[in-house]
Amino acid sequence: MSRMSREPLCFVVTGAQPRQRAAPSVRCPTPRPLAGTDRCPVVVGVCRRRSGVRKAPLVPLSERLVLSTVEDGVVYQQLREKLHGASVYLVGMMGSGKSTLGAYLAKALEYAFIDTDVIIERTLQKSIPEIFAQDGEETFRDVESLVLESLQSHVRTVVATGGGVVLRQRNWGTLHTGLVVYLNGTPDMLAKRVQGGAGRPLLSNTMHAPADSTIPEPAAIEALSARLAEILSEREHFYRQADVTVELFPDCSVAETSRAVAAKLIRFIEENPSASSKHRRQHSSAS
Ligand SMILES: Nc1ncnc2c1ncn2[C@@H]1O[C@H](COP(=O)(O)OP(=O)(O)O)[C@@H](O)[C@H]1O
Ligand SMILES: O=C(O)C1=C[C@@H](OP(=O)(O)O)[C@@H](O)[C@H](O)C1
Repeated sequence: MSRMSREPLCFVVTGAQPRQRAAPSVRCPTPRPLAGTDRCPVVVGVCRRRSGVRKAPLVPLSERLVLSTVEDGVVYQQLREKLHGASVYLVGMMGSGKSTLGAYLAKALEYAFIDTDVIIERTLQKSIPEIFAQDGEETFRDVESLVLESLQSHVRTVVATGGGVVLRQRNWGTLHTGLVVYLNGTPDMLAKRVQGGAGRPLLSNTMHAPADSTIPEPAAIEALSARLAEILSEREHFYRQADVTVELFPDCSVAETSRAVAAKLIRFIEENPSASSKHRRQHSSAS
């Protein structure tokens, strides 16, 4: 990402109060049309001039966040500075994009990326369906908790967790050593993304199209959606313990969703200044 070559410009997330600091002597780039679609999060860029703050045109908002390729690098740089090394934990249902988005976000932030499911598979030398079938879900959850605990000492890491990590209160001890982001998608959207449920044992009893060509795809998606809705209803109140929630839209790209996550995190840290320093307190009290 060639963010260092970007023209400097100040940037705040919609809804956050502009920070009162001396306006830097930067030249605001010519406003460009904001990218994105009606459904995708849009972020508002704010150019500061010596004379004050000038909002980039447009921006229907409320929960809509900024989006503009010009600001992209600046958003991630700003978030990186605000995080002070704190890790970011992604939680959400199967198919919400934790692994895909996590890898993208980590790269943009120049953070390490860890997928707990991958560590579990490497540790036990088995695939997740094999672990569920041979050892049972409880064993999987035990190993998941241990893997998660081992990440407490990590800094500057984006962690993609498994969808069920929120179920054990003990796991929240680790999750809250960093910033927790809930990726919230509808069961219908998730159903289209989980590739028939393959590799996800909790969906394996649900009929799925790729394995059974006699089942029309809409019926398969409907069945998966119903199962995902059932699981979500048991978990939603746990997911809501996250620091921020990012709504997912089917027609938003990974890059757009990642930007929305970054923008929400910036706003959260601005509103909760101690949020990103909690991991430093933990580390200093441990040493
Ligand atoms: N923002 C997105 N836009 C489009 N497809 C996505 C997006 N995020 C994830 N996907 C797709 O959805 C599927 C599930 O994503 P994944 O990262 O495996 O979810 P999780 O790790 O939460 O189970 C993948 O095929 C991925 O390419
Ligand atoms: O929701 C769950 O309980 C699970 C989600 C999976 O991870 P993804 O959320 O990455 O699919 C995996 O950890 C396991 O199949 C259990």
